[in-house]
Amino acid sequence: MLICSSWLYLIVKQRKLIRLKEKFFQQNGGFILQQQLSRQESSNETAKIFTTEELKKATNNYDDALIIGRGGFGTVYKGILPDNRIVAIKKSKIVDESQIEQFINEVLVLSQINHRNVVKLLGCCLETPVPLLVYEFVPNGTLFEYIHHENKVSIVSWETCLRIATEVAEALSYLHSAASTPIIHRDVKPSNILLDSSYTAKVSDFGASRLVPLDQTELATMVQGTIGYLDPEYLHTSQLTEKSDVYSFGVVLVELLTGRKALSFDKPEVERSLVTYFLLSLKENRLSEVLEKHIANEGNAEQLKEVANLAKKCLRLKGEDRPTMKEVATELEGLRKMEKHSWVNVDPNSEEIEHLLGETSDSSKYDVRNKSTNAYDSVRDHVVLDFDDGR
Ligand SMILES: Nc1ncnc2c1ncn2[C@@H]1O[C@H](COP(=O)(O)OP(=O)(O)OP(=O)(O)O)[C@@H](O)[C@H]1O
Repeated sequence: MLICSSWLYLIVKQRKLIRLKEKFFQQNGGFILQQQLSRQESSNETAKIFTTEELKKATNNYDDALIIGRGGFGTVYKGILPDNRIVAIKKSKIVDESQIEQFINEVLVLSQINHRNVVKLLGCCLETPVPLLVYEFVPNGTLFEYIHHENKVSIVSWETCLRIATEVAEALSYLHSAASTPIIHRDVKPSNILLDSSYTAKVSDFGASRLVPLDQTELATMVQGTIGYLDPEYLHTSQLTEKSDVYSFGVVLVELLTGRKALSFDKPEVERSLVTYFLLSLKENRLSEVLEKHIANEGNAEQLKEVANLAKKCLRLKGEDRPTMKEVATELEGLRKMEKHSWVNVDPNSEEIEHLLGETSDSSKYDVRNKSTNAYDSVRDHVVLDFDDGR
């Protein structure tokens, strides 16, 4: 009897889920997918509805050997389509309503985005209880793996880190203001930033993201995100604005600068929360002590100081005091240009130095005499921090 009733429960639940999925797609997804398909007819875009058979074949019946990632909600497989395109296929591990909503949300959000720094959704399969999502395959892992890789010194330079940060900022700025309906990502963190073969950033994982109606600046939602990256203001008020993404991006910047994780439970109490530790270090003019060593060695001291200052602005407690992602992207772009003039790498006798000195009224900022074999020491000795109290 007990077995019968639990079977009955499962069948009823399964039916309910299928109805929910149908309802969602009738209301939203069907329209969007129709739009995608008509777009496909008029251009070469590849949005498509896949059959279960096609995806089974592509993944060799979901062969464990083809698993490329596991997230909170499912498993991601590498697959090969009949036209030899390599794709990533996201499959949910358990089925419940919130997951279906998350998957469908991801389809709805991603199908409205076309940006070089946002992962492309190629299509989905609607025959299964939880839709399977098919993305472009991004081959170089996640930013998290690079920041926290033992041998990363030889893999990603500070220049690349700064480019990646700028690309992510541009993608978020696009989502907040340029996409037809503003989108808040809600889970910005290094493990959701994929890197392609040339280490170009692709923001991914839109399961938690929210479309914001154009006439609204904030949304009341159930708080969602990742601890360590979560905007404290959003946590207290449940009011979601695009400034929550700015806060999370600030944490990513600090992670890039310091090479430390957002939360480190193996560290002494004072260092456990990266944000708290970083802000305290800035307050005490100890930036050089928290900078990741190879970044301090490679980077231009003035530029590192500016990036740290920008991160601090992103981490301000009040969302309204934080810069917009557009402002962040513009500032990072400017700072990248500055890096080309790094005093660490230039010949002290070159014309470039004179040009640099001419660019600033305070020539001590570019103190070429202090060019050291160990630039880390130079950074430690010569960076005088001037951080605002805007937190
Ligand atoms: N398009 C892709 N190309 C290559 N690898 C990918 C792709 N999408 C996801 N992955 C891999 O799969 C992992 C899990 O993906 P994702 O974060 O989207 O899943 P999730 O279940 O939504 O995770 P989360 O727990 O962060 O919500 C990623 O960290 C990455 O390693």
